[in-house]
Amino acid sequence: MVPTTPTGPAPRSGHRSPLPGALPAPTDGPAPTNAVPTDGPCTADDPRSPGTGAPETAPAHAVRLEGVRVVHGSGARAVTALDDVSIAFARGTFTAIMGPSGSGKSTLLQCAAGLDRPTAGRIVLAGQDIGGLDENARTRLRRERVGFVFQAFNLVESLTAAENVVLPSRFGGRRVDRDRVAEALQAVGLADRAHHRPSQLSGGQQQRVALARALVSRPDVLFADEPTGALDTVTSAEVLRLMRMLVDARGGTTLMVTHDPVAAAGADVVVFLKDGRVVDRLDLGRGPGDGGGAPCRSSGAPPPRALTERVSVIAARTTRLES
Ligand SMILES: Nc1ncnc2c1ncn2[C@@H]1O[C@H](COP(=O)(O)OP(=O)(O)OP(=O)(O)O)[C@@H](O)[C@H]1O
Repeated sequence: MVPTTPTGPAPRSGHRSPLPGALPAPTDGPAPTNAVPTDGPCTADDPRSPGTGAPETAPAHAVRLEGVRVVHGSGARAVTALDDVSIAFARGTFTAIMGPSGSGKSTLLQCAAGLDRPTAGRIVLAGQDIGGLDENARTRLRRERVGFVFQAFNLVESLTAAENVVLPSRFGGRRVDRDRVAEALQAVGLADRAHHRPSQLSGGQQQRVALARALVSRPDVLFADEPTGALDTVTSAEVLRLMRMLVDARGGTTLMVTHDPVAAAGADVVVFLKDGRVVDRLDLGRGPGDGGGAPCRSSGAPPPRALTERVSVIAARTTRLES
């Protein structure tokens, strides 16, 4: 499920730091701290998870789903894509969502982002219960608080990179801040490609334009659905490193659907879905600004720190789910 037009966020008040221009060297990911090994996935029933009682005025979680159910179609053709999913995503963390094909990953992302309405349940995004919002209010919330990156870059071929970056702002009827567009392109390493059209850019460069477009308005939450699915290994690593760095620099929150254990290894948390349910969760380390409860893990071992170790742990969980 990939939108064909970007739904970009609006400029926010200037309380966030600007997008950084310098690109640090790749690392093995965040160092875990305060890991408290426990068993089983975090759900709303889990006292460590905020299914109950988090104050809406200062939410510890950027996104929260409570008892979310999504059924596509009806009668004999009904498909349950999400089956009573309760999960929260702490502010300032990077979560990878994994699971077999058809397990409900994209549906979860679309609902969490307010692009789809669930059949039942409650979704709180950036402190707002989006179930109570009409379509205009939901669109405004998405434009102001949310950024999107998809496998398909969804760039407009006839526009330059800079014009693509400002497009969501134009859709929202907002004044375009050229300095911020230049800053966003610089942050993704494309300052010298601002006037190139998508056909003049490589796949990785096009996805970096899409990333600049998603982040130019400094959203609270970045939703990414297979953002590296169309890229080669080296280019994927670069895009993931940028995503991680740009979101971390602003204390933002990222939810990323991926099939790739290497891509997931850069996350703070990996959530595993199967048959529309959250069946496992792996805490790899805490992200900045995680004000939620203690991390929960589904094994008693300390979180793996080295990238290769993280990849093999994630790959093993994925294989187990698919068997
Ligand atoms: N519009 C729709 N109408 C009917 N069924 C749908 C629709 N969208 C999704 N589904 C079904 O819902 C289930 C979950 O789909 P979803 O796209 O969320 O899975 P996914 O885990 O993202 O899969 P993949 O990894 O293959 O992209 C699947 O069985 C899918 O066939």
